[in-house]
Amino acid sequence: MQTQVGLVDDSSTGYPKIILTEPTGSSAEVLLYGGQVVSWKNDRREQLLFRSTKALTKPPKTIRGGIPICFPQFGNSGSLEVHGFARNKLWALDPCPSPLPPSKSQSSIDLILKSTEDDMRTWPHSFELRLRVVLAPGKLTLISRVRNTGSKVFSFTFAMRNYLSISDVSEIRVEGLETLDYFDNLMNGEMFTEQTDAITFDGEVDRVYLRTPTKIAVIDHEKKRTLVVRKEGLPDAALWSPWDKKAKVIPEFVDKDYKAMLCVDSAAVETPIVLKPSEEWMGRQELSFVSSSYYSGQLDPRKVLGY
Ligand SMILES: O=P(O)(O)OC[C@H]1O[C@@H](O)[C@H](O)[C@@H](O)[C@@H]1O
Repeated sequence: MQTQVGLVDDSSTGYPKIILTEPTGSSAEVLLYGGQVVSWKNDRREQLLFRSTKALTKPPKTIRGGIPICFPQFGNSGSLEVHGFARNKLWALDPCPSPLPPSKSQSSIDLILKSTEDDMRTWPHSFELRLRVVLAPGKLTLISRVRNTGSKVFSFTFAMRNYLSISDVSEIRVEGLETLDYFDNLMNGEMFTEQTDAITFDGEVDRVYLRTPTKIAVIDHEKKRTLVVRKEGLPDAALWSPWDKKAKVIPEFVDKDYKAMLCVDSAAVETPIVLKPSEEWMGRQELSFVSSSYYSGQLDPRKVLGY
């Protein structure tokens, strides 16, 4: 199979999307609406990202699933709409991703979102937000950059919200966040310290873990795979599971959808990023998975995380 990049219309939104395919057969779909990766499949055609089964959402609202980009605000931490406006905008292909060299790989694309007069009414700052998506065997890399193109300093918070596709949230273990401090959004943002060795789920979770290690493992025994999030320039990590009660009031979640997803986000929330005029910030994450058999012991997170 040849590596290919295609521009087609997404049937549920009508907005163009780019399909990246890789010679091994893995693929990714990136919607220009929201600059959002909406699908990532491995070479066995297994979907690694959750996407709501009820395609209720139409622009100007983000799709429930994939990897929305939260900018210039994560969550409810400021006066803007929840998770900022970038995920609800039409992005464009970026012909000039400088200073990153133009991508040589066909399994890669560059997108850009520039501030408009409309955005300036709610957030009065001039910016360019860029996203490079790179597909490789067993790996999906997202590099995001924000440039201050105005004449005043600005600050922002940011996240790549990863809706991971999992077997059942109550069977999942998240490793790499133990002993860390976190803000709990279900307790009015109060700070706690993680006491458990591995995080497991038996109810709604909405937290931001602070200053985490660069690698986090999401261990799914039933699917026999471990998803690893590696990040740079994004010191925090958010965990979100709406569980059944909250999922009932979110129209895009149907039936037991909430069980099949867990958000493990690469984020910069605790300390907002400050950019002077002409400065650029870069944050990067790499998602990869290790297929494994429980009995072979390959799910041992210490092996995956390289402790
Ligand atoms: O429905 P949204 O806007 O995608 O957000 C989902 C949830 O994301 C969490 O991070 C927020 O703390 C919640 O307040 C919010 O409900």
